[in-house]
Amino acid sequence: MKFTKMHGLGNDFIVVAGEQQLPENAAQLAIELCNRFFGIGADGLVYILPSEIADFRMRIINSDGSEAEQCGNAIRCVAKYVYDNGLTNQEEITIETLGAGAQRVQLTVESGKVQTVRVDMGEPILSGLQVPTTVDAEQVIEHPVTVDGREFRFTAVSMGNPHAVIYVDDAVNFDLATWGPKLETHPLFPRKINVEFVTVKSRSHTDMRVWERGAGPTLACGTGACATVVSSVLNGLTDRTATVSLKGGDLLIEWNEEDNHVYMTGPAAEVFRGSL
Ligand SMILES: N[C@H](CCC[C@H](N)C(=O)O)C(=O)O
Repeated sequence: MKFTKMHGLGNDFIVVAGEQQLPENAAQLAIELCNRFFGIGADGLVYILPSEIADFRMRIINSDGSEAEQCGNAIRCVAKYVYDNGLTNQEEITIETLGAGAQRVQLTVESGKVQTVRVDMGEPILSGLQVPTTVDAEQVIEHPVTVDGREFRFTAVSMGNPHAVIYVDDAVNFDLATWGPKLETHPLFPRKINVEFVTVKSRSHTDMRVWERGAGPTLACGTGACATVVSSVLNGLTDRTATVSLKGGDLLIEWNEEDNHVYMTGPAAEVFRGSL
């Protein structure tokens, strides 16, 4: 099995191309290969597959074996992979995901390699039951959730995958390990949830640290950055275009007023190639 190790701002993936469909044992493979001691080590296992509605299809399996509907950092890696490896020569392509259908992707190429990628991440889903949460409301904004006696308030946003955005005083030093897993698996979230802890720095800049569903504390989360800006606009805290600073680096997010789509711009990198 040949693979390419890639990352988007340190959110890292094992990328496998050439399969016609997801292998039966993809979940077990993800658990074994993402293990940072006994395997290759990564936040997720990503397959590039044929698509009937787009140029390519991406499926992403978290390191715990669960399949995610969408992954912002991985879709930028897939875009880089297909261009750098000559599977396309177009600088604007479409990639199909479970959670957002065929997504438009624009590549910025320098000396024949993709450096940055701008992805149309589609429209945010705000209805409580569709995120999903158990809250039956058009929008779930600053909704209380209590874990171990501590109350948090979250804003729920789906980008195809579910997110709970929580504002804290100091996201950079927030105790992710203690509170992340308790919120990820709270009964309010029927399919568990990605949790973003956010500190707003200005109307065009936030800090964010993420505890990811099925992967734990990652260095960056593309869909989480999108959810962060959507939530911050809904809460009147930032403008529609903002930079989200993650542990692994910055993403530029725009929630376009005309088409209601969220656009994410950021880097993608190849680290090494290998075979198993
Ligand atoms: N753990 C996420 C999938 C990966 C999302 C994240 N890595 C991104 O860049 O969007 C989930 O289960 O929804």
